Amino acid sequence: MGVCPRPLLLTVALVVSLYIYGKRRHRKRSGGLPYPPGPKPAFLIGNLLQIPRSKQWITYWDWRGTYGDVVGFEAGGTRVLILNSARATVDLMEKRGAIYSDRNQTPMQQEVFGSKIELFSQMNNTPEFSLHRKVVNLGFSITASRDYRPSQEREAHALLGRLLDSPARYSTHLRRTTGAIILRVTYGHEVITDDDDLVKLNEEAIAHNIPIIDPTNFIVNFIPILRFLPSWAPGAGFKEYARISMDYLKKTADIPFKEIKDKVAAGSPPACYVTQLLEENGTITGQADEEKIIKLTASLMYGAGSDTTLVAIKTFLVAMLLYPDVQKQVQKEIDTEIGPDRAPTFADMESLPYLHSCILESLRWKPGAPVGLPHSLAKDDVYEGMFIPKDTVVMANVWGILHDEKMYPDPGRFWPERWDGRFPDAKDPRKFAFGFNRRICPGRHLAFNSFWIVVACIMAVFDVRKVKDAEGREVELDYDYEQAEFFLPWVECDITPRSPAAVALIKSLVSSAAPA
Ligand code: HEM
Repeated sequence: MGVCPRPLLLTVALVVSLYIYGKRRHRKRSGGLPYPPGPKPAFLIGNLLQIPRSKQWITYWDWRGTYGDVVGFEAGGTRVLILNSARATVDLMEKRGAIYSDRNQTPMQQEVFGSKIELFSQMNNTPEFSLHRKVVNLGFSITASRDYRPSQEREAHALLGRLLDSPARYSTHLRRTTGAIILRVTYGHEVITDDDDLVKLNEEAIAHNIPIIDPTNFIVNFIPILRFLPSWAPGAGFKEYARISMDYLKKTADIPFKEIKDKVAAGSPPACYVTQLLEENGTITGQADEEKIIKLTASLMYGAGSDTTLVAIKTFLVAMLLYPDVQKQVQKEIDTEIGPDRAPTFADMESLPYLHSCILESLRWKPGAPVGLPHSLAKDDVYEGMFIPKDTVVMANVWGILHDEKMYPDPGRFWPERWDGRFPDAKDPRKFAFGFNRRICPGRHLAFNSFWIVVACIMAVFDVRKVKDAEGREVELDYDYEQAEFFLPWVECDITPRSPAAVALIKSLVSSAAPA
């Protein structure tokens, strides 16, 4: 056995002293109050090894049994708080929203967004953030979102035509529809083919930028000091990745904005988010650079709103496959209220309560953001005798809350009838599925409308069934939907027109939905 080398001894001594110093400092700051309970951290690495790599919401929900509604742990030096009940979530995220609405930046995100963050989705809850949100909240308010309904109807009708022509490509068709709605509503841009340049650019940008969200993905997130390496140095590959990300962010902001500004200059601008806001330019925030705010806010919408809306629609369709009786009930309601001669429009919303229940149930059964988007705490806080330090990353276990048996009996079952008033304590899932307080999803009204019109139109004219094997037996879906990942897999499904009258209706809708 050799003697322990001196540098190693010194390093160990330093680490232990820092650890003890950290503990003492904590005691002083917290006034002796404990952190929220959670799994026991290991020396130095905290709870890194206990954090699941997938379906975290299920593990967090299981931890509730041991640690309670508010669970704390430590990951790579960052304290994380999981809110496992509606009560704790409302208490902190909503009632104390003023301090629970910052965003945490990983070192890789800092590398991409730089020291001057211009995209409000990444900003802390600063006065500048409030200005951006003011613009967005106006552009996507419940009233403004009503003005976008004709665009959504046209896109939904065009979708029916594509589903009739090539039902097996339904995933491509739906993806195009949710993207096309956002681009039409935001920039007045019409998507006419499957290989639209703006869609391609945005999809490439999403594919490139998604890994940046995951804090466990880049070496710099584990060794932040690497940020100071020059970009040519070995191990600095993340810098080139970040540069490409920045390039995508710039292009997705500049290109469509120029397109719509050119239309404005030509005197024929379509009504959309950008043009409506440009008409009020300067009066919304009183800032000289309001046009820049409009441009930057617009650039976020495709990335934030396209896949999320797609997940909601897909969840509904999967539910229709798994629960054919529910599908029949939806169609019966549409047939009775609307009849076979026309497609649903937003004017029918009030008269289709069962469809409304199915939409609520989809958002509850499989929320598209199962742990929401992480918030960060702006200053030290105390909740029910527990100390929560500044910069703690706070996440609501949305999936868990929406599967809480006390509010939603038999939570794994897709059961629209639960919304007919029989469970008065069941909270509307929109209260949780779209986030909280100052950061609540600004596109939620638009998203709900897109979701509604697309599924209402599909159900009016198509049957959606499981595919059959050579013997004519329905092929069971081989997937655990209750424990699903964020993105449900695309399953094969059989989409067929409900009748010859339905085919005729689709054809007539498609001719009137042709690009203007
Ligand atoms: C069913 C569809 C959608 C769901 C489930 C959804 C859900 C969410 C959630 C959970 C958040 C995080 C809120 C928080 O941090 O507390 C969020 C943020 C956001 N959403 Fe949505 N969203 C949807 C559709 C849309 C659409 C259609 C748009 C735009 C047209 C949009 C734009 C945004 C933006 C820009 C943010 C960032 C807000 C901020 O950081 O202040 N979303 N959304």
